Amino acid sequence: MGEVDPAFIQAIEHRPKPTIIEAQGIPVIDLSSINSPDPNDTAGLVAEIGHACKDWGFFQVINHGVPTDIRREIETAARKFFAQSTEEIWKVRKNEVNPLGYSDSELTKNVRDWKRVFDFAVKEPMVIPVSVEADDKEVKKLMNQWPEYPPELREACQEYAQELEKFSYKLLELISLSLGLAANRLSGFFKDQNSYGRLNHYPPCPVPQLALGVGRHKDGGALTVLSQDDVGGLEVKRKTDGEWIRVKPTPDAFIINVGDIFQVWSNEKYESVEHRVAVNSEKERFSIPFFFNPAHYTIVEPLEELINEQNPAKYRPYNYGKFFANRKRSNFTKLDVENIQISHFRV
Ligand SMILES: O=C(O)CCC(=O)C(=O)O
Ligand SMILES: [Fe+2]
Repeated sequence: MGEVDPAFIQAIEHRPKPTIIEAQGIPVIDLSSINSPDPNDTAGLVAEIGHACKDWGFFQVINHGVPTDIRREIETAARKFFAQSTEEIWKVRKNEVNPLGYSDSELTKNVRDWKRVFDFAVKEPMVIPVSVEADDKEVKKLMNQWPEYPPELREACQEYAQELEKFSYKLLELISLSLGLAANRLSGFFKDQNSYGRLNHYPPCPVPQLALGVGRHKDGGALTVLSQDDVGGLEVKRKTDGEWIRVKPTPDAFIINVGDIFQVWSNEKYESVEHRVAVNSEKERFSIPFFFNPAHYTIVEPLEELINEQNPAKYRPYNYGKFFANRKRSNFTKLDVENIQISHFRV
């Protein structure tokens, strides 16, 4: 492994296993009846989603209605973008002020990820707090950094973001219903949403048994809608026994997971489940997560409808923007402490 930077090497207990478990994976849910006028269809769908969120925190969806060509366009543009020289790509590099754009040096839990990413905000400007300090109210307005090449990337990302935003609202309704809430109970939190899309490129890795494309983590937002190619590598921690389960690529499916915010809103009825990405020595892999996140000023706390005397709130309220800013800082700079987790707000 001579030339591999030790910053990429995972502690022994976090390294990927040589044997991959793929059997009985996360639930696959057919969304064809999503707009059905028959209430029985919707009720069945809602129940399926509720079970998947509770048992796995993850599910795949097929027949979701997001147009295939919009997905093909962003995938093709992403490949062209990452195929450029580093010098060219670095023109849109992220920095300590702007976390939008390209990075090849992100850390997850203080270990470097074997990946290259390009992040773009769904709504511009993206407003986030300047500092992580609770009493500092100053915010900054972030704009996307679009590369010159490929010229079609910008429009491909914007069109994809529009479709995925619509689709995420639909999922939000179904998940709200599955919690016994009104369909539109949570949509208000997303009025000034901080959602963003990410193009991921995982180059072939000479030490796939020692490093990870993304280290184990939980997504900090509300929902993630992921498109992956046919290579595979995403692993989800099974709730029943803590085993890492590989998510088998299903053509044109999306992989959905509930993030930390749903864990708090639902007072742990749903959990944000740990996942990671294994890399391999032969094939590069591409994936595109869409992070559906509320406005920066959102105070996240267990929903009053879901708590009572027998089931009191398990979390103290926290400010989402501060949480996000804190995460971004730890992705950028190696810290001496654990990065921020919702467990820090656990009662
Ligand atoms: O690439 C993947 O399959 C997942 C990436 C991921 O978990 C993330 O970016 O949060
Ligand atoms: Fe993730």
